[in-house]
Amino acid sequence: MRLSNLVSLMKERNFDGALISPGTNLYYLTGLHIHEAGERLTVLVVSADGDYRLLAPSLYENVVRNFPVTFWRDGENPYDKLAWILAEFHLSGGRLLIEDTMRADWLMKVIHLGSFEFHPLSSLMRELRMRKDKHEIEMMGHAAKAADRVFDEILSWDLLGMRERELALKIELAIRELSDGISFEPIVASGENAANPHHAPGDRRLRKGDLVILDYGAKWKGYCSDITRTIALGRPDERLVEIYEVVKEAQERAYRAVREGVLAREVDGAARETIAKAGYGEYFTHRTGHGLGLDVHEEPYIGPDGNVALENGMTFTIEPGIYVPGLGGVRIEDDVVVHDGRGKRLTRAERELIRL
Ligand SMILES: CSCC[C@H](N)C(=O)N1CCC[C@H]1C(=O)O
Repeated sequence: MRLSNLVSLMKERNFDGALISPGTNLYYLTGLHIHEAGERLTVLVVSADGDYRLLAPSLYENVVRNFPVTFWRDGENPYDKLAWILAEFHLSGGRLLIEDTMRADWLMKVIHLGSFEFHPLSSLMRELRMRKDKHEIEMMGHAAKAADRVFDEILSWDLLGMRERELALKIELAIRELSDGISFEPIVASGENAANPHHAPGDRRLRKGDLVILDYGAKWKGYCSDITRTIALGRPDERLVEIYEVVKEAQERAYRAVREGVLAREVDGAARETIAKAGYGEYFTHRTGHGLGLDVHEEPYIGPDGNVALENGMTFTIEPGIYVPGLGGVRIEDDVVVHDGRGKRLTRAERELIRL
């Protein structure tokens, strides 16, 4: 069904074929779990006539079943086999969609298999994947619940004196116990490190007076959650408490701005305006959110340039933040789905400032 939707869209937009290497698009279209093909050429060939065939290393002989496939063995030249499939599908030239993340060494060889005009596959896949169906939203709900439960667990741990990297590892283990795995490496940013939105957890020990940003996510059947909470240890600086309230208000206003038909940039604007009015505009250094699904970052992006009109079934994060160099930072993030014309939170962990 999903493959035939792609084929219909390809025909509508005058594309002749598509070459899809392993990743979330391949999984979305086929349900096949081929995550890490490494250096071995693996590619799904789709023609606008509706033909499709996977070319895969023989390592996958016991994995790929009931799907048209050509296997190649180590020692063979997989590009010869790819050329045969392209010839069989009458794809010697024309407009070809290419997986955006295809390895450059593969692409450099594919270029010589015909006289193609290449286009990014994402230009079509974004339209197919942006609106989630009921099943996908259910999976995302499970992933979000796992993230909420991990937050409750974190609150029961003795955090004082723990290193950021130890806490990140504990969070990862807790996620793995409750789900299919992590959707990205957890961020634990304490004290002044919290001024870096993508801080890599290090050796700093958590101490009294810290605000600590915890940003992590779980996966369920391929679908991601992504949550951020900022907690206080002891009595933080009053400026940080004020910043916390501003971010909480910005997150709530952006959430309330979510409506069917509203542009993504209007949701971003609601958060940005709240933060700017409080005098912290220059310290909100990133977009308000991003689409969430099989990828942790996907369309629709909720930023100042977000021109996607929101529709029921779209899922994304709302995660404004304020980051003051030398002082610290705050970020609060929830996963949201547009449901019955308005926003509905999938993550529901406590948003009031928790002081441990
Ligand atoms: C995939 S790592 C970052 C996860 C995080 N929740 C996130 O998406 N962001 C943190 C700062 C802004 C935002 C981003 O757009 O990267």
